[in-house]
Amino acid sequence: MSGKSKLLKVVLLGDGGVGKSSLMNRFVSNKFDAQSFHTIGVEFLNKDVTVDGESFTMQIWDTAGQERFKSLRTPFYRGADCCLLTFAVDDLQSFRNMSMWKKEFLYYADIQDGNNFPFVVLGNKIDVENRAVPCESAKEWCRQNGNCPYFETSAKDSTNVDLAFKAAVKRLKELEDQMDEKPQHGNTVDLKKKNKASNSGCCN
Ligand SMILES: Nc1nc2c(ncn2[C@@H]2O[C@H](COP(=O)(O)OP(=O)(O)OP(=O)(O)O)[C@@H](O)[C@H]2O)c(=O)[nH]1
Repeated sequence: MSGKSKLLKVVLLGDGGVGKSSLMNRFVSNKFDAQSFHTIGVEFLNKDVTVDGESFTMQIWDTAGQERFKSLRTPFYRGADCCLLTFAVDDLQSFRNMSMWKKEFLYYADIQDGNNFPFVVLGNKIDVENRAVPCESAKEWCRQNGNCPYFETSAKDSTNVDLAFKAAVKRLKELEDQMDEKPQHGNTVDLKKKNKASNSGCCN
């Protein structure tokens, strides 16, 4: 890829053990480790992608989800272009903590308008049998949180991983376009467009 690609900082957030490192490694290196260790602090990897004919380098920041590492991860939220909020579909508490993750991110990234920031939600470990979070509950959370796209993923068997990461870039572009079209003195975004964006990543 040429040196003309745009660098995007993408932050992966969610409870410890939901599969953030596994998703990043699946996306960047197409690998999965069943014995993945907890992350300490923050790690990042780059991946070049093409979305709608445009080149981007996604710099993916994988943060430690365990509470004891909070002070190590929060300094890295600033300057993020998009955020992947992750829970595991077999872990109800990880889903309930999503609002806390969003709030923590917005506070430390110093972002005022959370509904116009490109969040994408990932319900990971869709390959497991003991599902605890219904798809509809996740979709409802997304509707109430700026209509962000929702993907059900499996880092283990690759389901929707590529799609979900690239959706973050698409979401960023959509929100940027909406901001460009915003009238100087008037309402905010075009609601028809906003709703269209929200339907791009749902499970069936
Ligand atoms: N079945 C299944 N297991 C997964 C999946 N993704 C991750 N795991 C497993 O879940 C465990 C935790 O995965 P990690 O990727 O380390 O989780 P994390 O969110 O990065 O955890 P922290 O670093 O503590 O924040 C590991 O044993 C992984 O192998 C998945 O899609 N399906």
